Amino acid sequence: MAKASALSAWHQLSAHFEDMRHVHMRHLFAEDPDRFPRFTVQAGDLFLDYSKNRLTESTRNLLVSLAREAGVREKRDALFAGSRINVTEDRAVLHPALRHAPGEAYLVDGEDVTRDVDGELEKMAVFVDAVRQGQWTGYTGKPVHNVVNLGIGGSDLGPRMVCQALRPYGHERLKVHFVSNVDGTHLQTTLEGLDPETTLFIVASKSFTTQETLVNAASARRWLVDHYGDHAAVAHHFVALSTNTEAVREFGIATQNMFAFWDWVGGRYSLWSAIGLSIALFIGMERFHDLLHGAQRMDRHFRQAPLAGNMPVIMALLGIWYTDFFGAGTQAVLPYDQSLSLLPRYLQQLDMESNGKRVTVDGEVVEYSTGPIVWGEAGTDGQHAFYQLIHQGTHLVPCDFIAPARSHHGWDDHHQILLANFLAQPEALMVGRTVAEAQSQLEAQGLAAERAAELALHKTFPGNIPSNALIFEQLTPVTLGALIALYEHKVFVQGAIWNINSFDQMGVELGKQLAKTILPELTGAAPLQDHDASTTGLLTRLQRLRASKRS
Ligand SMILES: O=P(O)(O)OC[C@H]1O[C@H](O)[C@H](O)[C@@H](O)[C@@H]1O
Repeated sequence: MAKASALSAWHQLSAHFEDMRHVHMRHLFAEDPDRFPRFTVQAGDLFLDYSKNRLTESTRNLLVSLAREAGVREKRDALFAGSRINVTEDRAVLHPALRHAPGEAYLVDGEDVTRDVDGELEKMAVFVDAVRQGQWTGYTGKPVHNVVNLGIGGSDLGPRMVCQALRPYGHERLKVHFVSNVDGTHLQTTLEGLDPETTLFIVASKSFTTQETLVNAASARRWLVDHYGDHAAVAHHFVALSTNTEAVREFGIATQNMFAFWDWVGGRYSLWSAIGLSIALFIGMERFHDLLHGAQRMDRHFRQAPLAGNMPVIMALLGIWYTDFFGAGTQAVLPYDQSLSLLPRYLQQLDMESNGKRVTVDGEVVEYSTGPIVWGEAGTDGQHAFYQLIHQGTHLVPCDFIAPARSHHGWDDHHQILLANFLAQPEALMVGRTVAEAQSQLEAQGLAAERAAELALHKTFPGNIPSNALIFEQLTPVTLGALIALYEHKVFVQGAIWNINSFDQMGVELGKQLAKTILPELTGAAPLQDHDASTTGLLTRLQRLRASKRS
């Protein structure tokens, strides 16, 4: 498969970009009364309006040609067929199997994996029901009140984001906590106020070798054993989620307290697997199945809808349009729903760990930009922090605005204000305000013409800033499942077009290796190695500072 920039649609898009770069969306809207229906798409409960993008029918056609030429459909089918598309690790990528429809088969090496998936879901269901009903108890027979998930990256961000998003569905007795950072502050502040006798720890780690998680798990185990004075308590307060049975056993967690998943589930795609245990404990197994069901519906849409009417494909193509042709380096995610405030962080891992790559699957260095920097914040907080830059700064920031029509809380007046802002911001970003408009508004406010002219440029908004708007009725488990799967597939399509492997993460390794070398040097257990002068200087200075504090 060729590099994206070698495809003929890419060249056509480059030429088309010259026609489009100065076209203002104001004019596109003025010219075409059907722009809204023309550039909207429904997938299950989700509705996407992408009309406020710098595109015409011709742009869409060319982008769809790019997807076709890059083999997006074939690559998608290869994913769903269980091919080893994670070529650098020689693995299948089959998270859709985790949310398969009844009777549907997903094959890895000719074996249908859905039987194992269902078996593990059943095991989870028994455990979840027992904990929720208070039958699964701690060492002294007390029901669980607090669940602490110890995991990082894909073993943390998904469950954490979903538990926050679905809080209205949460169990009244159970509180769920997430400790990810190896910084002891995270563990310390989480354990404060928890009763060891009513606390259940979930050690979540696909590899079960991740330093942060194992250190947090060992400290949590010490906290528990110190309380009871009996190591036997561990079996009553610890469960593990992993693919590494041996390491789980070594840690001291019995196999019956381990929930398994498989190497064809990528960490950042794993919330649908046993890694979602904290979600299932919090919202119950039935609702967990609803979450899976929402994702399954998005999978079906992704597999069946034509490219031009395919929500994840469209979002992916628009992203490529801005990243590679307009030179936008970032993508903002702006949920107008406080319960989705962790979505940008979750998507940072999903997108940046998947598509932050510079080498194609064929081993060539790309000469185009790949995955964008993903960032964002829940509305309206972001408006009072960084929207200034999006409106008037020098960077082009494509934005995804996301909002439910109804909230779960009873403060509907708040939600109406929130929605008014959700509508106003994309409108302002798109329409902008010309110098002439700014000047006449200032004059209308009573400013002298001269002063109005001085200020007009400061009050001008270029507009023409692209945004997607995603809306749905209410944030339910089904809707959230679909929303997450939408972004998973978007990221997949972009990786497919850039011809990179979205499913490894080799860029996280070097720093980890160096940290392992540095730790014994820092503690004095090993002599200083040959580092650069800056690292050595900092290390010795930190050692001195630590020693001076102790004395
Ligand atoms: O689940 P684990 O094996 O502990 O891995 C946790 C995380 O580790 C690394 O940071 C990887 O880059 C992530 O993709 C992974 O999710």
